Amino acid sequence: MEIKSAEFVMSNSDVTKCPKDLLPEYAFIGRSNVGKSSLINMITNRKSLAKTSGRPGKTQLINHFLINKTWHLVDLPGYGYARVSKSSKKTFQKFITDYFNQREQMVSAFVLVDIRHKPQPIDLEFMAWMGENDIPFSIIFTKADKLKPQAILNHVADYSAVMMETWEDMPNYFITSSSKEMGKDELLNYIHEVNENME
Ligand SMILES: Nc1nc2c(ncn2[C@@H]2O[C@H](COP(=O)(O)OP(=O)(O)OP(=O)(O)O)[C@@H](O)[C@H]2O)c(=O)[nH]1
Ligand SMILES: [Mg+2]
Repeated sequence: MEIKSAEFVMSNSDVTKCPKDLLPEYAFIGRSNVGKSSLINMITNRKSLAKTSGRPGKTQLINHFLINKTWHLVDLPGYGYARVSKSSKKTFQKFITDYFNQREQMVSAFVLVDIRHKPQPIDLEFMAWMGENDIPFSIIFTKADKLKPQAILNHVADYSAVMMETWEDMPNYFITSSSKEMGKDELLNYIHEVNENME
């Protein structure tokens, strides 16, 4: 799928104030600093559509981007970041879970995990929560440029083995690098297929 246009629509912390139209949307979620905003910029060919930072906690709101005038990408704040105060951390978590529970337009989520790390409890817990709530998601392994090809395969195999302890199947997954533009076509083709199947 070719990206012909990508525009920022709005930011907010309240799912009821998200765009009212019924365009299908795809949400990026994962720990702070995992590379959600960078991945959105990579797949849309825009350097700074979504704001990125080396410091965790950059994205703090639900951000909607309109793609090709026909679907939305949603950039979400990271979870599991301890530096924000306890009370604001809770607020993030509530509006994230409210977003996934209430947003009818959300057709598929992407849970991002850093390919270098072993499965982290917070990610496994978040995916379990998505499963319990029947929210469809794929896994996106990020920062694959940091590993050699064989190490990529090993890390994904290890991750799958841990997932299979609690899941019947390994969820659909993508291997990506925003700095190397890896995984872009696979991700865009997947979104394209889901969009087509909804019509
Ligand atoms: N090497 C490498 N670095 C990356 C990649 N993607 C993101 N980064 C870096 O990781 C850091 C965090 O990236 P962001 O895209 O802001 O991460 P985020 O998940 O949106 O973070 P929050 O908004 O804070 O939750 C930045 O320093 C990026 O340059 C990648 O594919 N490869
Ligand atoms: Mg971000």
